[in-house]
Amino acid sequence: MNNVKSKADKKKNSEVFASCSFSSLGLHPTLCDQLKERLGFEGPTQVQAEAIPVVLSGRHLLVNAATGTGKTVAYLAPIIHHLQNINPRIQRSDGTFALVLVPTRELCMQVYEILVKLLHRFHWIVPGYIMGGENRSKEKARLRKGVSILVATPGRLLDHLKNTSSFLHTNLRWIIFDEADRILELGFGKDIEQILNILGTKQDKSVSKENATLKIPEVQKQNLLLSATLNEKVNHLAKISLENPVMIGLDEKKMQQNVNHDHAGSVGSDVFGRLGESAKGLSASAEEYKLPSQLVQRYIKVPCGSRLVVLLSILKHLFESEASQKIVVFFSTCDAVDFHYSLISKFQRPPISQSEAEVRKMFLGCKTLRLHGNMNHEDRKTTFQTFKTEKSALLLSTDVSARGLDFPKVRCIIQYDSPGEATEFVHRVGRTARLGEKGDSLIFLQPVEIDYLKDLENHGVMLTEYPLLKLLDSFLSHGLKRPIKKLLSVEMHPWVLSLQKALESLISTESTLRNLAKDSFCSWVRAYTAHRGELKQIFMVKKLHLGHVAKSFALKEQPSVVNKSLQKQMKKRKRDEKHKVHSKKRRVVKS
Ligand SMILES: Nc1ncnc2c1ncn2[C@@H]1O[C@H](COP(=O)(O)OP(=O)(O)OP(=O)(O)O)[C@@H](O)[C@H]1O
Repeated sequence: MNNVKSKADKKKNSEVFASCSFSSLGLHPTLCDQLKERLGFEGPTQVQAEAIPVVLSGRHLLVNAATGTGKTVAYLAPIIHHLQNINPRIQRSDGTFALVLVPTRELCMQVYEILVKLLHRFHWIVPGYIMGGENRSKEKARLRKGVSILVATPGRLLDHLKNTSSFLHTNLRWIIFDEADRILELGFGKDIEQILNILGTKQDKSVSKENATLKIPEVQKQNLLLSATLNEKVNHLAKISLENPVMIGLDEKKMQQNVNHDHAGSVGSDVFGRLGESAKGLSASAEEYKLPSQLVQRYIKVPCGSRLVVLLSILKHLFESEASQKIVVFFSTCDAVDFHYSLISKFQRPPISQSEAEVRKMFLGCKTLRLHGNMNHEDRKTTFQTFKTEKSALLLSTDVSARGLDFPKVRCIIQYDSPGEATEFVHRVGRTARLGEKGDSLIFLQPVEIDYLKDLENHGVMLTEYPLLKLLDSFLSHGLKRPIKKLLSVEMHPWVLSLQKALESLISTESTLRNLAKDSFCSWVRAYTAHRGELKQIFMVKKLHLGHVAKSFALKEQPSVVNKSLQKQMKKRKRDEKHKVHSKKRRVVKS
């Protein structure tokens, strides 16, 4: 048995880790010590072993590697190596040398924290961060003093580039786009173009030559772009920011075909075009999405009206079978996170006997946290740090947690609301099974949504079914009578019926919760209508039974107020869309 285990461990290690050392890749010995002492890294991961020499060589780089494979250190370590090597030593007054662009505030903080650890013995290299929600004047003061490696979210960076005259970036050599595709999906495309223009990295290389304060005038600028998923949006960013890049993790054969095609074509071939074609091909193929091989992926088929009961039952089962563990549940809206958070924090197990009624217990006895974009900045920070350090906790979140966040030891990811795009599926499940660790993922699908599995299959993602009825049966020993007949449906299961009743009774007596349930119902339906492209054929709003949707928010029925406000929103949406079409037409006529 032990033998089998050690074989599996070895396999896991060879899939994730490289057989070389950090020093053999050319990193400075002090930096190698820091990697070991501060971060506990004995040797590089595969992606680090491939990427570090490329960054050290000065080439532009595009990395497509699975979630949780160590991409952050793959770019931070070689940049620190370069900076500590500059003689005379760089100073704060030299301004910013490297810029790391990330899509979310949480990722910004996470990268900054790793940076601080790695720079412990390089005190003359100053780390810093700027991001939405932080105090602008404090950030201005930090930029004025000088930050050597700056981690930033795009909007706030652009703000400082335009308005903070003391922000010195004439020595800028590196721009790193971490989670490049997400930066673009969040609508930062225009910001990024402006940022590249201001920094002079978009085609114009004369800016750096002109400046007399340059610390490293002879070296070229170097840009790096990384993500576990590439899509066509990244093509454009890659075209405008990368010059003859080395590619890691892209389909070799496809690349070769493109290279050959280019060579046959003309002298001075267009490397950007080649890159674009390659990424374009990949975005349609199964190889695009790299998932950790040890991740156990399942789906659970649940009728709409029983969704809430099943979610709570699964969570109860998971926490009871392993008290100390971390689970993340993804929802489609901030309202849904708030509602489920409040419900879970209030809901007590319905007493089964007289004696039990005296000792009331919380239904889920775990620490519950929430994270979404409408929370205030400080609360977001606290949740992020707490979930990182807790040994056992449940995090309810929107997609704000889906990208890049490295919460240690997350055992299971539950996608209660479908992510839509397969890309987001990959990133959500990527919060578990990191760096060869075990992990489970479970996605909720209604019977009418089951075709989503085909969409995932097209991207190489295969799921098996979770035995739901077996789970529900396991709760029957909690005092409920065994059914005499074989159960026909989930909805009629005694456990489901009794729990639904208890939930509805709680909601009917708690007006705050009821209001949250109504808001959450409305925004959930709105989010459902917002699925794009082909997914609209799978997540069809007209196939939804709104009464059943109401049940999934523990509302006994679909109250008229809900109807009215939803109808209002739908009407407004239609009006807005009409307005858009009209103004587009007008613009076309004018031009
Ligand atoms: N060489 C290493 N040895 C041991 N642990 C490592 C090593 N490199 C990274 N790690 C750890 O692996 C985990 C994942 O790293 P990281 O967050 O950089 O992954 P990623 O590839 O950027 O993931 P994502 O795509 O989700 O952003 C982190 O906990 C990190 O500390």
